[in-house]
Amino acid sequence: MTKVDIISGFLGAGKTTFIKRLVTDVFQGEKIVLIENEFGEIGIDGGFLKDAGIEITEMNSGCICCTLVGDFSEALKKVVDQYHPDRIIIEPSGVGKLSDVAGAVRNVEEHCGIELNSCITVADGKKVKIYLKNFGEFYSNQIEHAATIVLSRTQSMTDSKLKEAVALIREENPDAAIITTPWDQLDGEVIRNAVEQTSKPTDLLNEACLHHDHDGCCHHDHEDCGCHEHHHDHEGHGHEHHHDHEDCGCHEHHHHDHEGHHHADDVFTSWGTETVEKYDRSEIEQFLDSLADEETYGTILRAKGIVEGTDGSWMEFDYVPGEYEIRDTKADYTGKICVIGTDIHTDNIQQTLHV
Ligand SMILES: Nc1nc2c(ncn2[C@@H]2O[C@H](COP(=O)(O)OP(=O)(O)OP(=O)(O)O)[C@@H](O)[C@H]2O)c(=O)[nH]1
Repeated sequence: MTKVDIISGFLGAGKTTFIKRLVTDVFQGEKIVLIENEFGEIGIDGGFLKDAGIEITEMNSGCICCTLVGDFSEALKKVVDQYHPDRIIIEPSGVGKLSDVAGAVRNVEEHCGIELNSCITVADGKKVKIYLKNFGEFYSNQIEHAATIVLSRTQSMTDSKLKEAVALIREENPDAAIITTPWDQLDGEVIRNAVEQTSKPTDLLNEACLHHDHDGCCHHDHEDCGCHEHHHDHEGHGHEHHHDHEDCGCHEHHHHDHEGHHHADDVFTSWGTETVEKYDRSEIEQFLDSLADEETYGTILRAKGIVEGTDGSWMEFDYVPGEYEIRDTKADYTGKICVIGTDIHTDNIQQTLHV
């Protein structure tokens, strides 16, 4: 039986970083396939994992929620038949709903010879508050439906900020195991226990990851959406927001512009390009420094890329609001840049980058 682990998390949360850790220190020796569903067309994350012998299947189908069910069961089945892996790690798009992904996996478990093993959400500890406030519709879903929540960047948070972030998460999800210790202080076994929930009683994982009828792969209806259990789970928890069918994300499948409910494609824009343009490191620094300028670029939530330097070396960069890093890397087959945000001014980005 192939185990399936879902590693969700908002844009730039640290999903890929955490997956690298899992592959290196927790699931070492296993045959692993990673299925990525990037929001936006350009896959940039592959290098390290490919080098580690991980098979990567990309599903660059844009928004996860509508295209997911059919494509996804196909992709899973193909992966199982082709590779017979011990484990499939699914990294949904940062704006995907975890309940949709978990539901889709549950629906094809028997059919595909797989078993949903864990539902994990990686969250940037520093941004829990702001993202809950600004993108709650997408963000809460990932928090609510996780059995394990892995906080990133806790090493650079004060105790009071960390407590605040944990309290906010607890309001959304009273049961999940929350990893607050910086990952580099944890050995693989501790991470495995938290991820696999072996220290937790009862079938928490099943509750969090949702049960579904196993009567088919591809149809998506209310029974499939995952809201059912959730509806019951949260009764009596005193949640302010009522969770009903209109909240679960399945509605969009039927009525795209239902009031108050947004399709990820309507809220977030992804711009990407392949380019042979060469850059000075300082130019990339300036660009990343300037991305916080909302007037010029809109609200940029994530940028990443791999580009050639003017000196022939290659650079990889990552931006999330408030921080960025530029790393030396090996040459890729061409340069690639991707920027994601809300109301983004792609013309200004293109002008700055000469593409
Ligand atoms: N300081 C610090 N940086 C982190 C941590 N986790 C991730 N990062 C950095 O955050 C950036 C984004 O990390 P990724 O692992 O690519 O995040 P992701 O969730 O896969 O991002 P998407 O590509 O948007 O899906 C990278 O520059 C990471 O090095 C952390 O715990 N501490």
